[in-house]
Amino acid sequence: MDHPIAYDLIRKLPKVDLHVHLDGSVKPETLMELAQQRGVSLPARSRKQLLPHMQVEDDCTSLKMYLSKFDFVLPFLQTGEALRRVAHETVEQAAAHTIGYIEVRFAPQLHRGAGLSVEEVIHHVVEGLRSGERKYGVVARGIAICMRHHGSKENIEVIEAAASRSGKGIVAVDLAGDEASYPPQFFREVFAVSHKRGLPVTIHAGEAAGAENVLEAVTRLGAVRIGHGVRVKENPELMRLLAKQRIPLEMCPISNLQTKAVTSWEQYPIRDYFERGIKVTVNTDNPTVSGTNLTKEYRVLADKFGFAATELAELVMNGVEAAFLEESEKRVLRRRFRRQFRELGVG
Ligand SMILES: O=c1[nH]cnc2c1ncn2[C@@H]1O[C@H](CO)[C@@H](O)[C@H]1O
Ligand SMILES: [Zn+2]
Repeated sequence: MDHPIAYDLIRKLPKVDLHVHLDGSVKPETLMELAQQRGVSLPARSRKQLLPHMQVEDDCTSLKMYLSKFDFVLPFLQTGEALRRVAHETVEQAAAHTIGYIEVRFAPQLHRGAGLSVEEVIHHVVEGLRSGERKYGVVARGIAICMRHHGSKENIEVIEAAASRSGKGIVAVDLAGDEASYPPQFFREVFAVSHKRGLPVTIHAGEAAGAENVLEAVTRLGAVRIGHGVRVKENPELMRLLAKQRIPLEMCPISNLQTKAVTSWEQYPIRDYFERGIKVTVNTDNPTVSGTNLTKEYRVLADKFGFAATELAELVMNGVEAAFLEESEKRVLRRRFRRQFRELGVG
């Protein structure tokens, strides 16, 4: 293995985060303020005491257990003001790790508890992303999520609303939630609508269930990217298909270990995928819930999988190519990143 790469170099390396959930990125300090504004008392008075409520512990045994953490923060993300703030702060946190481009995903139907419409939720999140973009110089876009436990009607409503904001802050739609209980074939009708409306699709698959879900997502739901895809390794033919069709995987190493998509780093297939030519990208999933940031994720790849600095830069560029951006916007990003790599002596 090369000599270890300095943490500081990884932090300074320009990066992209294509898979980060809005409600998994709430700062504990912000939650305390949002609770205070609403006159609700929280079970903790300090950041340190609050974190265990918002973050998974080492004892997390499944995706289902991981997802239960979202119940704690969602009641506080029901107003336009709160949504704008957490969207803005998600961009702020990205900037702290030299992320030049971010796609923030959120499920509009989970933010309607105080009467906001799907369109209003989308509007406020996009406004928050835009203000973060202006302040921190991070290009930021939104992805609207359909939830697996919601009905077709609610999910189609999300897709229609996202489609009418396409190119105006929203770039794609996703499917998230409890994968083991709701396989992708339940959602053919829903994603036919995004196909009809010309909206790109990424699907969480191969995280809490097998490779067949990834195959279904790609061949029947029209997914052009896959969230996680950890269990693609079960099917060599599928690995070849993804490499050949250049379908990027949005991998989130620390989250993937926590949700038990794999039980140890030895089983984590990222090196193997990379060697096979699959377009692997590296992302955070949920900075707060997973206690992570993108520097930490890339450091895992250097430390546990021997990725050299030039290989990390290649993973970053996979992310740029996989971005749901116009070709002209990608070109700008590509040039800027290459220049920054050179200035850092990488590549
Ligand atoms: O890794 C994941 N797999 C599946 N669903 C997830 C993951 N992380 C978050 N969410 C789900 O997406 C919702 C909207 O952001 C969250 O509330 C959570 O339920
Ligand atoms: Zn996710």
